[in-house]
Amino acid sequence: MDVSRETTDRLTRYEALLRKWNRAINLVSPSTIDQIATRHIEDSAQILELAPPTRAWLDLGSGGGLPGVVLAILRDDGRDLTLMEADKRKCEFLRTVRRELGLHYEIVQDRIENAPAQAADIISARALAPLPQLLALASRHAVPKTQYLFPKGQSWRSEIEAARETWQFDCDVVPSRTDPAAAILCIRKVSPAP
Ligand SMILES: C[S@@+](CC[C@H](N)C(=O)[O-])C[C@H]1O[C@@H](n2cnc3c(N)ncnc32)[C@H](O)[C@@H]1O
Repeated sequence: MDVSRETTDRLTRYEALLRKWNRAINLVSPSTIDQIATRHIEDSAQILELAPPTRAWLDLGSGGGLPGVVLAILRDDGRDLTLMEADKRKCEFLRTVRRELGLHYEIVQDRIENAPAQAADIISARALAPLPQLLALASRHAVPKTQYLFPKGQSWRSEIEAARETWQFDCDVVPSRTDPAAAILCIRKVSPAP
């Protein structure tokens, strides 16, 4: 990644915090802990360039901050970024990272189904739910112009197919740079299927 020294430093410190806290809380799968930089941080970073230059960004099911914290580090100011996560200990981690790295983001510690509607311009979610359920969860925080950015694994084709049974939407599929079988789904104009 071509980024400033300060950004590189923050990414390194974030990686160190992830490793430290992962001993106590399951933030990333232990089998991938040795590939945090590529498997998690680069994978999260690549969605930033797909985002339109709008302000209110909501990351659902942020867990250990993927992609939410990576976005906060890479965006100029990280403001108007909200991380929604139900798990209390993961939210404690997200608060610790925010404080220690001097980042700016809101944390909503609540279930997506219960949290106040966010009316977000962009909604991202990584490894949260299959696409049909994901659209159902996300839609209550959306407005008509919302752009959804969902990094997906190798099941992305069947997930789109399944989602079309209950939803209609426009979808651009962008190949992942970190995994040849994976893709980022850029979705717009979501409404229930007729
Ligand atoms: C598999 S983890 C993925 C975390 C992170 N996005 C990543 O890529 O590493 C899914 C996260 O979503 C959270 N989550 C699942 N269902 C949720 C819900 N209904 N509301 C809020 N958070 C939820 C879980 O607590 C967990 O941290």
